[in-house]
Amino acid sequence: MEFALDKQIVSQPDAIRSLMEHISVPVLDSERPFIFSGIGTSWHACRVAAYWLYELSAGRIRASVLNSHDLALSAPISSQDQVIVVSHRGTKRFPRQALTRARQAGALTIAITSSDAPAQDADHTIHTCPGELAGTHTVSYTTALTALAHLAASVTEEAGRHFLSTIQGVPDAIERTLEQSAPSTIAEKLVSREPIMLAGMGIDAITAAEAALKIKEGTYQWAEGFETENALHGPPAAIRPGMGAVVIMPDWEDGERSHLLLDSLRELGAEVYSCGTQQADLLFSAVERLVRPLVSIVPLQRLTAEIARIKHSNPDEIHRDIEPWTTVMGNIIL
Ligand SMILES: O=P(O)(O)OC[C@H]1O[C@](O)(CO)[C@@H](O)[C@@H]1O
Repeated sequence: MEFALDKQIVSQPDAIRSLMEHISVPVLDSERPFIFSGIGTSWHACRVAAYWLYELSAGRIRASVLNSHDLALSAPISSQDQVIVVSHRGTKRFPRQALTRARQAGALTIAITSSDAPAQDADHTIHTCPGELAGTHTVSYTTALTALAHLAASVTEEAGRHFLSTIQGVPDAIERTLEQSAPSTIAEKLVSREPIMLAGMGIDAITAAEAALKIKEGTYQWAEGFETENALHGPPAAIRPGMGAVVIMPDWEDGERSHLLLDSLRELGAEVYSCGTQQADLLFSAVERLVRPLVSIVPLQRLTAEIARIKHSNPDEIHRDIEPWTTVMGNIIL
């Protein structure tokens, strides 16, 4: 069975190319505070953006990342703030209320949303890609990251210019990653495993969290994203046979912590796979470290689709087509 999710995954290189051809971003002020806000996948994109700003400015720009519920209802906002709200659909109430509240506070507001979204209550709107066909979001994530990369580059001078030039190589890197065969054998092994731990070091921790959300939405199996070092402190107490795990391996020196986690998971009986740029079970194309979130997520998106195919779950509907989820999820006003 082919899912809309499959089409959206392979659409990513062209969607990013097309966005980069026409994108124009407002001029932001590196001296004023930044607040990034979103929910779920969009919140993960916000976390990446804050990470980029911190590193590209050598620690000078420290951005807040708030979920949209907090920003809509209670978090402090000042007229000095530059508030960037990411919401693919652009219809959810808290991202929308967050923009309105930020505008009322006199902050500069930027919405990052799909080209099919309704008008946003923001000073500037950046459109990423057409509305996703699948409930398990993929291309909206990587195009939102592309837009955020342009914003981050605009306030980080030489480091930002170099970063942006490396972002240009992302569509090709994703295409090379998609040339790998679909991870159906690993999917066979993980389909009956629960929970599934996803772990990544540094910026890859955000990819681990995003991949865990994909797996929950697309396969209905419980998955949890961890930062690798944190995965070593306490969680081994709960590792046991029956669990699955994927560890994203860094290309940089990590004091052997990722291998230690892999080995510990194996010794405690979990079904473990590595994801990385070389000698890994799930491969993605090597890119500079800060660019990895746009590429390292791709084999994990595909893993979700392959598990779903074996399991006959529906990543396009994220369980909303079957009771009691239809009713219960329908009652959750987003
Ligand atoms: O970007 P949006 O449209 O605000 O949605 C964010 C999140 O909401 C969900 O669609 C769940 O409703 C997640 O899949 C997604 O990550």
